[in-house]
Amino acid sequence: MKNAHFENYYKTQKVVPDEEWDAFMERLRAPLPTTFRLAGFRETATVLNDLIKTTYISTLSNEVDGEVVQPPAQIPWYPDGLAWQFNVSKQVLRKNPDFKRFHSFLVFETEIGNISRQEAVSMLPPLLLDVKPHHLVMDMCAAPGSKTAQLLEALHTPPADPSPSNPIPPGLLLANDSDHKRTHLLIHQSARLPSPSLLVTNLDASIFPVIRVGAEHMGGEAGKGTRQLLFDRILCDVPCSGDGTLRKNMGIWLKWGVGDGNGLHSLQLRILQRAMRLLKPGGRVVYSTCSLNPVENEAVVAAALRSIPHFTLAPTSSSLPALQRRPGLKSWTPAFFLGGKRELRFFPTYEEYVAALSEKDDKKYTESMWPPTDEGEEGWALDRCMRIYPHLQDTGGFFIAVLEKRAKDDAPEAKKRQADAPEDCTAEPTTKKVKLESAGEDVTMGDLAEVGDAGRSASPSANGEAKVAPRMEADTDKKEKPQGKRGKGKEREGTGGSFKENPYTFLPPDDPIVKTCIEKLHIIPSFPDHNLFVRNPSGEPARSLYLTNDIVRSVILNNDYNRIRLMTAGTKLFVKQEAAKSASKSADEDADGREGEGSSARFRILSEGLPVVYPFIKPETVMDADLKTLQALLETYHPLCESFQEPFRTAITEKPSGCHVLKFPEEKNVGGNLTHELVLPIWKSNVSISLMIDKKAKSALSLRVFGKDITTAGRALASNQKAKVATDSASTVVAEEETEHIVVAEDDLEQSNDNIDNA
Ligand SMILES: C[S@@+](CC[C@H](N)C(=O)[O-])C[C@H]1O[C@@H](n2cnc3c(N)ncnc32)[C@H](O)[C@@H]1O
Repeated sequence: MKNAHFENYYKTQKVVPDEEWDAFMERLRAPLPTTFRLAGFRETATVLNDLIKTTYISTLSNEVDGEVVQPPAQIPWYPDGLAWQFNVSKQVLRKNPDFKRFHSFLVFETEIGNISRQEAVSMLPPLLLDVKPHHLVMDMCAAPGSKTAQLLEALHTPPADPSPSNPIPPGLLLANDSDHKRTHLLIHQSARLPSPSLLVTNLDASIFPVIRVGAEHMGGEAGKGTRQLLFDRILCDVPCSGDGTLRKNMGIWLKWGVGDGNGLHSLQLRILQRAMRLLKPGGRVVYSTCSLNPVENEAVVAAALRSIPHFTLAPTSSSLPALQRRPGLKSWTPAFFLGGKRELRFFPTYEEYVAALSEKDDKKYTESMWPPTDEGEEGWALDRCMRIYPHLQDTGGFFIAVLEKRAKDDAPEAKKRQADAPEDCTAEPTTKKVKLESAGEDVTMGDLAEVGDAGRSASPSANGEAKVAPRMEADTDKKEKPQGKRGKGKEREGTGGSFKENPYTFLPPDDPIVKTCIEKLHIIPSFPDHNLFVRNPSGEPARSLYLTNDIVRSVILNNDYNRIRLMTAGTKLFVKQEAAKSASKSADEDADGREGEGSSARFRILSEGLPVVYPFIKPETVMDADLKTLQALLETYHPLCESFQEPFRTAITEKPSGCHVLKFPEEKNVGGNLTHELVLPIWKSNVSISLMIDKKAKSALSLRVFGKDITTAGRALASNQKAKVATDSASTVVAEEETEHIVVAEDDLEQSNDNIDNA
């Protein structure tokens, strides 16, 4: 864990005071503690957090086999104590039954998305973005999506806690990443919180195209054409050299070179500049990296502020008071290897760098990498940025800047600059690189132009709403070629992989399938059925129905989904339940195939979508159930209706076959403890019912409520293990392996979470 260039470079930059250098380096060499946060809808997060405190932490001791162990602790700066840190060795997890139990709880809940293992510092940018349910939000470099998940949670959390989560917030979150494969990770990750407000695109953020929405979504009048979608909040968690993650990604010690950060500066700046142009007046951009390098951090922020008017750096010193941080650097010295020499050369000024270039050297670096030479505007002071160092609070290294765009009539000092630079926020970026110097800035902001359809090829109707009946398809007749490199077989610049997604087709509310769903699933009239869509070229509700909110619908209807490389939108809500036999298979791992009944195809509520649709289900049709019923549903795949106790037995027997929703109140009984109200979907066939949640969710629920895995799969696993122990004379070795299984499961998780944490 040594790298002479790294030490030389950062010592010269004076990232930390000399007297802290040794502590800084020492901590960089220490392993990173495990950190996680409670994810998903606020209600579930709070319940699980209480469970961690009352059921688990209270049982964990401070000493295991003579080893002092620090029990998990809440991260002091994370709101509502919903994030935790712990530093326990694998030996302790193996040896101590209480830690083992806590560990398997974490593993199960992580698998089903209620817990997100995420680096502590990576949780910061979404907090500083301060997202509200009505905000139009963009996550420019979003994959694999740990911050996207936090932004979604914020979008669904009403400002006045403890009001219930908003299942269909009016705002929007557009999560984008240029890496095609990684957008799939992003989709998987964000599906854990079903959101009708989500869009995922696969575009190069530095040339992110103009997206249009109905004028009413941008402060105009409904029916008055479309306007450019501008955002209230934008997260730029840009690609970076990642040397702040040294504690986790030890390979960086070997590979670190100054070229990594230098080479990324220009892309980082172009991404931030594009974000600034896509922001509404009064809006906020958070720029973040997991790098310690000022060339990737302060230099990018300074150059962006100089190139685009109306922005200031928001002071961050008073936010999250329990967070230990340092101010941004005001001076630094870029360094390079010139002429292939292995000696790192520092250049205090751009001019000195240019003078040192030989004829053979490319002048590939821009002046924007050096600290600004003038004072700049008030409000550009780089010490308003935030630097996090490992030795301050036992975390990774991180950098954050919060840029705010002045509200329209709040920018007297920027008036002259504004006059100098006529603005057109509707301008499409070109695929050419945007010039980095302020004089070269070509796109600025201004009034939101109201644009009728005449000049817009991507608007299906005069009022911004599709007029297609009976099925409304988003603008497929007016496909534009994707921007960037054009031509047959060529992929879009900056995006990997081809784009072969299915179209988005809205269903009219009088569609027979929609009408049947609404009726059979007992949904009230205020449900926004006009926002249901399917994803196939014919527009048939063949398998799944998805739900958006109004603004996401407007994006889909007013833009060619191919041009904006729209990978997914909204959330899947209803799925077709084919014949009972295959249906039960899809819901669980049914092997007995007992049911040939109820064969007609119908739709059911997807369990993941239930939080969204539940507020729209007629309350009188929701069935009351108790812990005994839950126990039976977890223990058996298809318990017979007659096997239940009264009054549930009669109630379920009288119900027609199909999808029903059960409500379980708080209860302590039959060896279980349900600490919060729970709603779950079931499918009733003629004589039996099945719980329509997947195997992992069943096991996690079982562990949470009954303290052990009572599901069929869980019992099978336990009995296999028992048999193994019985036949193995070296039973201690087996026990070790069993624990290994959990540890291995966590290693897998760590692997996928490492992908998820950062790049
Ligand atoms: C630091 S990671 C983002 C991590 C993510 N925000 C999270 O919290 O999970 C940077 C991401 O930027 C993406 N990326 C790289 N160049 C890009 C570009 N030009 N436009 C958009 N995304 C880009 C990478 O694919 C990578 O997923």
